[in-house]
Amino acid sequence: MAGGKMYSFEEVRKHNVRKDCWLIIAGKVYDVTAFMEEHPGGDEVLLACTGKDATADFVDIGHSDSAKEMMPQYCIGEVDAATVPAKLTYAYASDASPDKAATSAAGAWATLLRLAVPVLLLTLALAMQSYGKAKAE
Ligand code: HEM
Repeated sequence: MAGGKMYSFEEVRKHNVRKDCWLIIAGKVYDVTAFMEEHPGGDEVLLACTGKDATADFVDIGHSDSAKEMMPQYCIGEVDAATVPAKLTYAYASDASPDKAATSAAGAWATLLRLAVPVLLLTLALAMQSYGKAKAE
């Protein structure tokens, strides 16, 4: 919703009840009050996502394209990023990087091992084969 209204985090978080429920997803503000009863995931999860940046929760579910297409109709504006407390913000990069770096280092070793084991076994088999041949001659 280009040029939509700008809301502060404080304002958005006040709308945290079933009859008045706003969500923050990817910097946009959604008034999902009318959607509460229709949401296939239920109204409880939506309520639990108020008062914070719900981007991670929304993304983690793996919502379908048709779910994403429904979103614009509930969008009422944007949240002023400067007013969202840092620990409640979904930071793609900073959230992922430390763990990711560790896992990819471990992943590299695992790949190496997975490659090394069959190569070693093959070498062993070939060595045994040529040893057997040498013995027979
Ligand atoms: C404007 C916001 C949202 C819309 C339009 C929306 C829409 C939908 C739709 C259409 C589905 C059916 C499955 C699909 O098509 O992906 C769904 C499922 C679901 N949604 Fe949402 N959703 C929204 C926000 C959220 C949030 C913030 C959460 C928080 C965790 C959530 C949790 C779930 C869950 C748990 C399911 C059920 C998944 C399943 O049974 O496999 N949704 N949603």
